[in-house]
Amino acid sequence: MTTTTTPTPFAGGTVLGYPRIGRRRELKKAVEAFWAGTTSADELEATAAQIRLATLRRLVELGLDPTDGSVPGSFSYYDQVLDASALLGAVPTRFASLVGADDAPAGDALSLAGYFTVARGQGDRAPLEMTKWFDTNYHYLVPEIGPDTAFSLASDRVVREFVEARDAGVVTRPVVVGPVTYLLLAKAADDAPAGFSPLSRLEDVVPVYVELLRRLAAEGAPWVQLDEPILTSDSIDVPVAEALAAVTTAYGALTTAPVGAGRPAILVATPFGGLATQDADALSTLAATDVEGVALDLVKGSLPDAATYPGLAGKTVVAGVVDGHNVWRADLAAKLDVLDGLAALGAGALAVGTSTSLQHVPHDVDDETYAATSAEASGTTLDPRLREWLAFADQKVVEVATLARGLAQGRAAVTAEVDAATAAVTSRATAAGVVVPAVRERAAALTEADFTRAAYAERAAAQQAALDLPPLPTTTIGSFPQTPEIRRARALNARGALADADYAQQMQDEIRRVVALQEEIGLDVLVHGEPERNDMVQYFAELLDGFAVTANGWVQSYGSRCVRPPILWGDVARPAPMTVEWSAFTASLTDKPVKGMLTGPVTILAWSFVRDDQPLGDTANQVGLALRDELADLEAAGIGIIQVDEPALRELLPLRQADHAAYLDWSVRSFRLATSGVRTETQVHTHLCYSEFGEVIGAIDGLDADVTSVEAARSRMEIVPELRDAGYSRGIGPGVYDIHSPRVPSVEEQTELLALAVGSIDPRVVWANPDCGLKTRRYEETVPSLENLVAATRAVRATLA
Ligand SMILES: Nc1nc2c(c(=O)[nH]1)N[C@@H](CNc1ccc(C(=O)N[C@@H](CCC(=O)N[C@@H](CCC(=O)N[C@@H](CCC(=O)O)C(=O)O)C(=O)O)C(=O)O)cc1)CN2
Ligand code: MET
Ligand SMILES: [Zn+2]
Repeated sequence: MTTTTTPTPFAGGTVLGYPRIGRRRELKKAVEAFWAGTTSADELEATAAQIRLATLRRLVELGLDPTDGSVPGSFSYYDQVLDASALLGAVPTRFASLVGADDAPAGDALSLAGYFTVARGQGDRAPLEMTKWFDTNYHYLVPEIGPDTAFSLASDRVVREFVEARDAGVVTRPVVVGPVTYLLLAKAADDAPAGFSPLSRLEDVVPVYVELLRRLAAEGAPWVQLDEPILTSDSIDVPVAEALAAVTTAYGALTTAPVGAGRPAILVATPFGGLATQDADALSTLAATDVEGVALDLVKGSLPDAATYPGLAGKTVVAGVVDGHNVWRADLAAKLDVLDGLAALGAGALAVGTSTSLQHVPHDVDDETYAATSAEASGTTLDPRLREWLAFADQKVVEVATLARGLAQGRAAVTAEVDAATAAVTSRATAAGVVVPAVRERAAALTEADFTRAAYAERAAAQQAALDLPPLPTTTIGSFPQTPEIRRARALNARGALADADYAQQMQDEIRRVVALQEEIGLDVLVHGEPERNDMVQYFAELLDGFAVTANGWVQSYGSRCVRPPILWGDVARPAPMTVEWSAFTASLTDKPVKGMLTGPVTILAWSFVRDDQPLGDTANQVGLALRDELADLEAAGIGIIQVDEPALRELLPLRQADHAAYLDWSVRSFRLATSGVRTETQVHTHLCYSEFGEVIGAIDGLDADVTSVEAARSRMEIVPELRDAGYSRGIGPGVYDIHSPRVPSVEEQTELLALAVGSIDPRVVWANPDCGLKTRRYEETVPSLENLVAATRAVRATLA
């Protein structure tokens, strides 16, 4: 046993990670400037170092101990899973020429430019696939591991950043994705034999971690944090027992060296859920290893009643009681109760922490502006009550430090803070707008008929008669490129430097261009291009009652891309139509059918910070009712096709299979509530992306949309036969153009994909469209890609005739 040498564990509290994009998105801007070629790698490194140092200073100022590894070292230029791939040298063979670059920093096999190329692709070299990180709106880059992937310590960035912080006076706790999670999130490399499991490479990966730990210890790191969130999920590629066996093997090897000279103490963090279920108990497995600490998510997860874990004697348990994934101020009294209850665990030491990294919340509520009274709140000038109700990353650090003081010195030491938190929680529970009787009454009066449309056959006939579309109709998913001009106009308008009428005029001009372009290209169903939307969720949140939106509450979504998740704090209602004028204007410009464009209730919830005082399903139905009214108004304005996007349907799928059925029930119902009020001849579309859909195929069918467009290009249409086999028989638009990469897919490529789709399901139900919206693309890529899509469609149509 090595536990006798455990260092003093985080007595002042700790957090599992901190936002790294910068308080004003400094990292995003620096990275994008580097990509654009306007700054050098050295300049980017210097900006990043400044951001890291500012973070260290801030965390210490907020109360974390600078001497004992309480401050996490959780920086990343792009993604922490990509960082692990760089660390392990696990770069796919198509990028082999980037390895060992002359311009790579000492200690790295990849240059910064090379690292970004793996993330973003180049020419015909596709980037790593991107997918959702557990149940968050953060996306990571999927490692590709094969039998021959050569692992070595290919980057010592983690060590360099530890030294940099140490030299600045802060002893950090480096944070690295753990080996079991890394391999279980990986996919088999393209050239791997069928049935190959990346987890089979565990024994080759672990020695690299051993070497990293040795290097960190040599620099004096007291702790390292290895993130193993996969232990909270049972939706994984191998039986849970196999994952747990891998934990035993990996952490057995990682704890062989003595703490101190051989390695830092190891904290295994398990965010996003509980570890104990009926059939498996990952906490028992972890407790049986020789790691020195375990960080538990006590917000999403709970512990089995009065369970004791003898293996935890001598270990530190970091009790993740402060929510790292939502923005409500903590009820400190209730959190202290949870901490009291943890005595039964039998841990050697108890420390206070966050449930997850704080990378999922914005920096600071004090970066927002507040109106003097609730009535004066508008736009991003927030209702002053929110200042009291909310806690962003910096407030959460203070909550952690306060709870740690209460734990160490007794509740009396933090009475004032606890009382203030209790007052805030009480004020929120009873505040005007949190419960709106009219909203409640409408939801209570719903009947099954409100969730049901006419039979599909009847709808399909009525829609074909009304729309008269050709076979394999072509369309796009909604957004066209968000140009710098559009964003500048919106920024000026928000600052009051561009009048509302001039802004609207500029957006209308953009819509005119987008319509003309689509007609020129020859698309069948047109869109307005969404120029007026800053974001597909924030736009609606700004127009609905019950939501607040921030000015600076940025959260990284992937790479340099950020979002400002709205805050859903009260009952939701729609004071006025939200999209009708834009869609009606668009329809007036063309004889082609125009598709109205809305975001669905599940996605609006998934990409907002939602109230935690009622079941999500109830909140979803309130949003569903608001959207139902919008669909009715669009229909009344002559819009015959309406798309209701649900890209986040898969994202909120619970990590534990036992919870799937209940989730799929309320999520599907809220969509149906939104879409079932329209006439038989109105065609309802939906769109899903960024996911493996396997586990939600039944739900896709359950949505009962007339047409579903799905991301499919990278997976080469594999979802089409899956849907067919699941009995899905309505319209399907599998993406034939991967919009995540700047590559222009050729006519041949898109023809081949479309032919694949047509070959595996009734051609009469197939649509041709890109994988997702075009907002992150530039016109230089968009125009030829869509031209090729139309040409490909014509070629495949000819084979059908
Ligand atoms: N919420 C959400 N989640 C999602 C998606 C999504 O579309 N929305 N898509 C998936 C992938 N995630 C994505 C997340 C963000 C972006 C994205 O493009 N984000 C933009 C910001 C979008 C935005 O809020 N735009 C605002 C603000 C733009 C801005 O930065 N303005 C400048 C000023 C510009 C100027 O003066 O020139 C500034 O504020 O500094 C607007 O258009 O109004 C970015 O990071 O660049 C894309 C995909 C999954 N999750
Ligand atoms: C992330 S799904 C995006 C759908 C949206 N209608 C768009 O085209 O941008
Ligand atoms: Zn999409």
